[in-house]
Amino acid sequence: MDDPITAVASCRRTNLLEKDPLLYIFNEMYKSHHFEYEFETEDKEKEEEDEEKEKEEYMAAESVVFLDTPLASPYNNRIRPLLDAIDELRYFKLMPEEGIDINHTLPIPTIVVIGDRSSGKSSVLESLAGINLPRLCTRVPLLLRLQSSDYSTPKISLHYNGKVVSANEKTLADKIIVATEKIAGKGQGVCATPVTVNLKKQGLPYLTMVDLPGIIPVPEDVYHQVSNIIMDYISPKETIILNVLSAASSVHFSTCESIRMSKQVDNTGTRTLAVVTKADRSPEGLLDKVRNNDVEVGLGCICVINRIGHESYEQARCKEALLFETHEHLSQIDKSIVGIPALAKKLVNIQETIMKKYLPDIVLKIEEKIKTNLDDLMKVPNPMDAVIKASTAVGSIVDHSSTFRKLVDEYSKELQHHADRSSTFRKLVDEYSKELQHHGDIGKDFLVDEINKLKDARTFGPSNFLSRQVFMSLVEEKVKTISEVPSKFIEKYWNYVESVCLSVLMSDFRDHPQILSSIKREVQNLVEKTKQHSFGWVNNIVEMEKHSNYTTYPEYMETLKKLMAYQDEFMKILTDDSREKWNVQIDGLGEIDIGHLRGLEGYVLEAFDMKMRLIAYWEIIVKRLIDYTVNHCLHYTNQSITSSREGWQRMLESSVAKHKERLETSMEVLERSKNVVNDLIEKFGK
Ligand SMILES: Nc1nc2c(ncn2[C@@H]2O[C@H](COP(=O)(O)OP(=O)(O)OP(=O)(O)O)[C@@H](O)[C@H]2O)c(=O)[nH]1
Repeated sequence: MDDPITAVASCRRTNLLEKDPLLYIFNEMYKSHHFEYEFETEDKEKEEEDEEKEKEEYMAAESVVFLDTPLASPYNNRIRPLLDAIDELRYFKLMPEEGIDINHTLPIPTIVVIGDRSSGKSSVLESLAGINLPRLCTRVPLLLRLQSSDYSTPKISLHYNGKVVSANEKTLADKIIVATEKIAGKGQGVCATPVTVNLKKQGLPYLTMVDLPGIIPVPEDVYHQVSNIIMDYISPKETIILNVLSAASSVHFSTCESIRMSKQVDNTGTRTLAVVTKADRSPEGLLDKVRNNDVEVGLGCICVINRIGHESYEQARCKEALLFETHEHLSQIDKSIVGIPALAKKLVNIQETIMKKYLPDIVLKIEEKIKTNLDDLMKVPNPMDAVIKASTAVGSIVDHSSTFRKLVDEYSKELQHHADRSSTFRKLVDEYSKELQHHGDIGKDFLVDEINKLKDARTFGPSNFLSRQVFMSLVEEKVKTISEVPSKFIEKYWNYVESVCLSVLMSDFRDHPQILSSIKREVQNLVEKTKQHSFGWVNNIVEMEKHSNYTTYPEYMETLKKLMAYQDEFMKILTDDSREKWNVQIDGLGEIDIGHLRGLEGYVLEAFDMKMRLIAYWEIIVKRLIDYTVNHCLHYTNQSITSSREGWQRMLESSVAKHKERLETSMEVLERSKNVVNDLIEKFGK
């Protein structure tokens, strides 16, 4: 009869293996005298030959890894539906966007393998993942990231020191050795820099398994380095700790260093599982150790026999099954705690328990989100009401201003008494008016500019014509000094209108940030457009004032007459040699020092006349600028309210509609997600 491998192969053919594999193998082995464990044979030569042949077949095989890995089957039955559901939730675009982050809400555990040096850690991982790992001692953390993908051929890559190296099943072990040497050197030194191996293949479980350097008591620095690495990896709460203990070791399980370490981070042992390896090497006494729970870790312990030498994974599993079934000592151990498949099942159960613990929390979060969405929906204001409110608020600026306009007519003194000084608009206009008037002050050297200009002009031509020119140039100079003032008022005014609109609209849509941002944008665009138009307009007005000197305002002549009435008094004081101080008091201009004009009498009379005309005319300019600018602003405010009202309404309606649609879709998604999670709870909660 064939050896166990051939037996398995032949059962596969006949489908008997599926029915009762152990019994079948057992019978076949019994018949063929291959019963003794370790497959001892008298014909050593034949054994060596067979081994060599197996090795060749093994190396020639297309795919020596990723057979149906022990973890894959229980994983696919239990965890895969959970992950599929999570994918579905991701597809619904639930999570971060909805304020529920599935990656944080549902952690996917990592399996970390720790234990003494050569206890069989890499072998356990190898057995679980069905992947060749180097048989040399592990000196850097090895992170195996298993991932399911659509590709039937595995994709393997190594990542370390910022490098990515691709590999295949046959070269992987060698490439891990090269990577380890590059990181930790060629000696026996260890290093915390990890090598990550990404493995993608159809049907693989989504899992990260970490192989860590083994613990050795000496040298002390290596012991400390390894301890630190182990503590770093086993501390996170989502980690499942596989504490690997060799049955062949003389050390008592409970005094093992790795047990002490895992107890430090997982006192109750809720995430620690002991794996006793090399059961084949020390079968005697193992039952007692396991039964007495020498290990005392919360999740108990599983005894395994790993692949050794050039055995294939299938061979190793058959051998393991056979020994635990038939060996006089090993067969005494409870079947639920022996073998790699039992370990895989247990790990999947642990993972499932951890993941399931979070499911009710997800449902709760989803329900909360549905409730806030519903509240939001109820609270979305009517766009029409909002627009009316905003228009009315802006309109009230216009209403306030009509009183002001009357007051402007009665001029600034009256303004002080009648204006409603609390209104922001009134304050703006008041400031504007004051600034313009301030530029009308007579300044320090009374009449000096006028005299200089007249002197210059005399040199060139007939006096009549030139005095008009001088007046025009004085007007232009004066207007230049205020050319920025109207633009500043315009800027402030439209900013004020913008803030009024926004504050009204914002208060209505405060709880709806998505709508708020589009409202803000729309209002800002509209105001900016109007503002630019206003700037153009007001600059034209300033230009016009610079180059014209015409007015029909009767106030001009009245003011001029009043001022000219001081001319005689002014001359009398100026020509009075007996004085020590030469000051003249003029109504509206205050007390003016004119001592500096003595000796310039030839130009003074004409300069006085020019100055008084300029002062009278400046009042008209100020009045006109205020009237123009304020009227312009009011007119444009009215116009923009009327013309933009419909636009605003449309904009708001579409924003509100979009917002409502978003909320409704999100609720639908949330309801569906909740059902998915509830289904899972119902299915797996049992
Ligand atoms: N007979 C037998 N040998 C085993 C078993 N498990 C592991 N071995 C052997 O023990 C030796 C060490 O195994 P590894 O898996 O490399 O041990 P490790 O704990 O990863 O070693 P370090 O990384 O050096 O700490 C290898 O020769 C394995 O073939 C087992 O269950 N039975």
